[in-house]
Amino acid sequence: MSVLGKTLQEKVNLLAQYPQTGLSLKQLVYFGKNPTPGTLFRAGLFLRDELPIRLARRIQDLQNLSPMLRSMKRISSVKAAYGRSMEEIIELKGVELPKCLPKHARYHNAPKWRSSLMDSEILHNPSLANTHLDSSKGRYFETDFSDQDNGVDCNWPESLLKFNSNFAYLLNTIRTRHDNVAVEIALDIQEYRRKTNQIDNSIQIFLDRFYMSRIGIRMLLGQYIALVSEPPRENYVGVISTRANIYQIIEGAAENAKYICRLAYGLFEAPEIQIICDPSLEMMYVESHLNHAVFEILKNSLRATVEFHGVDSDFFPPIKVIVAKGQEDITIKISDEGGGISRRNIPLVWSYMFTTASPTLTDDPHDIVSANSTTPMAGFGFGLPLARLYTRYFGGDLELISMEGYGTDVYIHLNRLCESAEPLQ
Ligand SMILES: Nc1ncnc2c1ncn2[C@@H]1O[C@H](COP(=O)(O)OP(=O)(O)OP(=O)(O)O)[C@@H](O)[C@H]1O
Repeated sequence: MSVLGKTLQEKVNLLAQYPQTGLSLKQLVYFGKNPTPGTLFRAGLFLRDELPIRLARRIQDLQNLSPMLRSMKRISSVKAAYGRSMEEIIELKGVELPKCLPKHARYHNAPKWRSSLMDSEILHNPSLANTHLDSSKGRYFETDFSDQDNGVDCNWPESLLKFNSNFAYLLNTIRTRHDNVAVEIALDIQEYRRKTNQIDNSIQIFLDRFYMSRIGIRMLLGQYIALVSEPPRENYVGVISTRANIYQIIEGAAENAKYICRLAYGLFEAPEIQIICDPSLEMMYVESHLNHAVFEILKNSLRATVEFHGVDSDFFPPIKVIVAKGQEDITIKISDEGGGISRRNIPLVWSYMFTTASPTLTDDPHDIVSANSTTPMAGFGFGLPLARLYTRYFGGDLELISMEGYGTDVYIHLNRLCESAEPLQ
């Protein structure tokens, strides 16, 4: 029996058939630059249409897991939480845009699934919805939202302002509800592996898709909540920094990674991390995403360096971080002399759950930090695959090249053009 109940399950089946609309960093920034209440309202309408589709797809993914996995306790509760959030968003009523706006700015191309939900025939037989599917991607997120209200002297009605704040409140509740989802899924997958001694490729694919989608959902929630509820900050559009300083982000991540390394090995000094980067280099980015990726990789490099040369060593070769700015990419190369990885293990480093961390370095899973922050989980073998998702989310990538017996080079590519849409599946 589904944990969702029949009606909600029917809604999931219907919504999961609709295409998701991926946004680019550029679109998110452009639209959020000088948001009027009307702009935020239209963004709210977009999210009210888009988020249920994304949640429904993830619910279906959870339901398509093997019988043993999908009936596990935490996975079932994640499914129920996604269902509840989907339903709450669907049920939120919209309001009319005020007449003071020009006609084109009042236009909202409501998704077909809304009318389909009213149509009980389609609800009970979602295959009929195919005739309603939008044929194009990028349905109705117009990048010129912010221009639509230009020069409009509008008295924004109370109902519209209320919609914005109510929706931000609801999204905040949903974000909090889903804080521990990444950890919950990881714990059940870990338990599954303990019981069955296997993690096949379909689970790796599921985790990649699930976590990538989660990064996207949380990005959209965070951006809307910040724009509606938080005071504007200089050089930020919502949670996106328009002038993210690459040197400072690396420096911050390096300090944190060294701190953890000192604690883990009881060292007075962690290996040195040299940063070769133009201190004025800036780009548009979400700082926490980059911080997460750099921290994870530095943590690995520090561990490899200390373990390869021995905790009691008098000298650790420094880890070098070199940053280059190209036409399309900013690339960060992190090189260590920590003994590298065997060729046999190279493909495994991208697998969730692959770790050579000794149990003493592995935190008790129940102590894992809240997934609300982007601080990674320790000793789960999630570090590299998750860091790669964060870099790919905005069109970048992560590569690793190793020389066994010497060391490892990791390349983080950040896309300066910021035009790639979220890679959603
Ligand atoms: N720079 C490196 N040098 C040597 N081995 C590495 C390096 N980076 C990663 N590895 C190997 O890849 C494995 C997986 O790394 P990953 O970051 O995904 O997980 P982890 O560090 O073991 O655990 P977690 O990141 O979840 O705390 C590591 O356990 C280690 O064996």
